Amino acid sequence: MKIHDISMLLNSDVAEWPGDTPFQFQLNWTKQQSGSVNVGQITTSTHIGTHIDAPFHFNEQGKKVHELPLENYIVDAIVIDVSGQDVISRESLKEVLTGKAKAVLFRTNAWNKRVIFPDEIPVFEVGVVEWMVERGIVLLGVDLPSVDAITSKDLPMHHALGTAGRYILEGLVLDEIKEGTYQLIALPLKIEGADGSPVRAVLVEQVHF
Ligand SMILES: N[C@@H](CC(=O)c1ccccc1NC=O)C(=O)O
Ligand SMILES: [Zn+2]
Ligand SMILES: [Zn+2]
Repeated sequence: MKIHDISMLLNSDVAEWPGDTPFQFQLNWTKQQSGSVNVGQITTSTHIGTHIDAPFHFNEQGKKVHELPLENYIVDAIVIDVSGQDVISRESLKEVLTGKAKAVLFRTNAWNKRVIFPDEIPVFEVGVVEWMVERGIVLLGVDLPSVDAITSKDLPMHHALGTAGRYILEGLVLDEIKEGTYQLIALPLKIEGADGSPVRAVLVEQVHF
């Protein structure tokens, strides 16, 4: 079994959404001070690094993190390379065979300097959500800080996905990942009432005998 770690490294260099709470980890008690143990503390936005959005992020009535069905986060996944495309449309995906994949991860390769928040990222046409629904795909993952344009306030992709009962995974690291099928595991923390959660995302490469 080969495990690909597709999670961003969390430290104080990771780029937060402009104006949002940065990630910070520090030791509050050191072993020397306490005579016994090191004890850390983290401060962070819920939308930091590799993370999921709960529907409550963009919809008052939407599910919160502790209510999310975990079946969506341990799934067969397909990685599709869309690097070089500024717009990812339903039309551009019509020939792709997704088989039994329940998650689709788009490798745009458009956010490589992860310590700098991007001004502009590739965008998805909302028709991609219909494409997912037709194929029974429940989760959309991206190697970008958002599934909508950075400057978007109305968040058409977030809402189209939410309305269709689909789930969102952002901030993946797919630099080294080849197109193909894998098992995705990306479980949110059980944070009561939350709008999002960092995840440790991995792709398990299926070994065939
Ligand atoms: N919707 C974005 C996050 C987002 O919009 C955001 C995150 C933190 C602080 C402010 C944000 N949006 C403000 O308009 C996301 O894709 O998760
Ligand atoms: Zn988010
Ligand atoms: Zn989002």
